[in-house]
Amino acid sequence: MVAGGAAPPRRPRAGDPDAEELAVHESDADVVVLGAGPAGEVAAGRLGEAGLDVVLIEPRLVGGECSYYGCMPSKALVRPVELLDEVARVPGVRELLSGTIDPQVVLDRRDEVIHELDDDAQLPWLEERDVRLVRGHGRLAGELVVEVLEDADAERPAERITARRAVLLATGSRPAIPPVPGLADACGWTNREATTAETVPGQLVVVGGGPIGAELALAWSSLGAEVTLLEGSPRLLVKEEQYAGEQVAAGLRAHGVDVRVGARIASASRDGERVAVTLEDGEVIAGDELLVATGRHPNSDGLGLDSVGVAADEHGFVATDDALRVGGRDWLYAVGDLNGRALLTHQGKRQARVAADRILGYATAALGEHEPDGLTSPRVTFTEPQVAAVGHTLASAREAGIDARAIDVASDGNAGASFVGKGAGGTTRFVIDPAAGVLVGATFVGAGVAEQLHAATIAVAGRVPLDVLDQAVPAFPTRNEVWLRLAEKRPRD
Ligand SMILES: Cc1cc2nc3c(=O)[nH]c(=O)nc-3n(C[C@H](O)[C@H](O)[C@H](O)COP(=O)(O)OP(=O)(O)OC[C@H]3O[C@@H](n4cnc5c(N)ncnc54)[C@H](O)[C@@H]3O)c2cc1C
Ligand SMILES: NC(=O)c1ccc[n+]([C@@H]2O[C@H](COP(=O)([O-])OP(=O)(O)OC[C@H]3O[C@@H](n4cnc5c(N)ncnc54)[C@H](O)[C@@H]3O)[C@@H](O)[C@H]2O)c1
Repeated sequence: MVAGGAAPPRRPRAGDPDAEELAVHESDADVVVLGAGPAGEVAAGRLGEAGLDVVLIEPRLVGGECSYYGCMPSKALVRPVELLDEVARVPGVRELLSGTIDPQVVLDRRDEVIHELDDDAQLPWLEERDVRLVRGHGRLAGELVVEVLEDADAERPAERITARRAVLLATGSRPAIPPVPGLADACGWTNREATTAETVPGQLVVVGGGPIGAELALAWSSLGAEVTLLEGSPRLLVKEEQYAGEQVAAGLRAHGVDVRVGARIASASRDGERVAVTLEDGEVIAGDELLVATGRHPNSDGLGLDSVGVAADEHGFVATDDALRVGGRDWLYAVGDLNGRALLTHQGKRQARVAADRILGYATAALGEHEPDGLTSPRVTFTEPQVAAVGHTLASAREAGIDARAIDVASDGNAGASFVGKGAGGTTRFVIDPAAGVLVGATFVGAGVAEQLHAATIAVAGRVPLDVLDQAVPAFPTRNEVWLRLAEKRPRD
């Protein structure tokens, strides 16, 4: 790695009253980035590629939550069951199926995907961009000053870095455990353990029916665990269209998961090898392991925000403007999960590109006025069926004051879809703003619909007039023919 601008440490001399202070290694850089998850890595890489002298601080693994405990292992775990389902729907190959998924082979493949929790493979990418990696916990210590500590609890910093241009915060998030009596102690698995476990529990209790809970319930059930999924709200995936959560619940049940919605938990306990969750109605659900997947908490504590006069919001997120600046300061940026706009890798990376461009001097770089962001970001839940959505749901469009209309079609009701397997099911909803003549949202529920999302993202982000969308004819016989129903059913002047 290239040291890029680091000054040699000043050595304390005998009898020097400030000896301890002088032992701190002083250095400087153009930009200091805190956190080497996907957002921080992308920002550091872009800035380094542009010739800036960049320091990237990371206490754990370069690649962050996504590479080792999030997106990548969870997708490695659900891909076999997704493929198995598709093969089972297609005559001619389904006859080849015998036996069940081999959990050890799936777990071995997962280990390959997460590089056995070793980030060596990520380092050349940084080295090629002359980014200096410093292992440790970073915190602000005044304007443009960052201290690096061996760990968050260390008494004094090992290094103090002065940034000439900017500091970019990308410290991500960690699991949030709700204050339910006994839950924190009983919880053996958060996403960290649920994505890296080496054995399949006999009975797994999952609390939380958002994307993490739903995906991992499917994954572990497909590997042989008897899974109970407890969601406090009346449906799974509460941020999506109502029907999406219902269709995912039906899909999970078909895969053997005991899905309970409206299941509010009162307490939890662990007794040796067994866990128990008591619901508010008194029912006790017991298991061999307990996964808590009830949302995320931003890593904003211990970041030294007060040293520069800014504060996190009441949930701990570090708010930004559309240029990703914190508190209107031109030198301080927050990207990725930390700012709470959208807890999604691709959105964090987009923010990182915008913030990097700002730092590089592109004065107009900012998220776009109509850019899908926050709850309208493009998003996919990788269950069976999958839920791929962008922009508004019908409800959120109406809440936003749009006199929106929904056009619902069967996701498997076209020739292209029939080859993926008859009876794959699922509903696609297009949400249109008839007054503006544009698509403001789309939700695809069905087998393998993830790859269909980007066309909708382009239509929504580009506010492509519906008249023009009519001219974008999907090829026959592909599953994108679902777009023809929008052309056929939408109102015309
Ligand atoms: C099980 C699971 C599945 C997911 N699946 C998907 C998916 O399919 N698609 C998707 O888009 N998103 C998915 N996500 C969300 C995605 O993982 C996050 O949105 C993404 O990792 C956020 O990136 P980030 O760089 O902001 O933060 P993180 O990935 O959290 O990285 C932040 C980094 O900062 C470091 N750090 C923390 N404090 C400090 C400090 N003080 N100084 C220096 N460094 C620090 C951390 O060690 C960490 O490495 C999933 C998440 C989970 C948990
Ligand atoms: N495929 C993907 O893109 C993907 C996958 C996983 C995670 N993520 C990201 O990570 C974020 C966090 O995911 P998540 O699933 O942890 O959070 P979430 O906030 O989306 O869902 C958490 C769920 O837990 C429920 N819950 C909370 N407290 C409860 C309690 N005491 N009892 C029962 N249920 C309770 C909530 O009602 C909610 O439905 C997501 O919002 C998403 O942005 C994305």
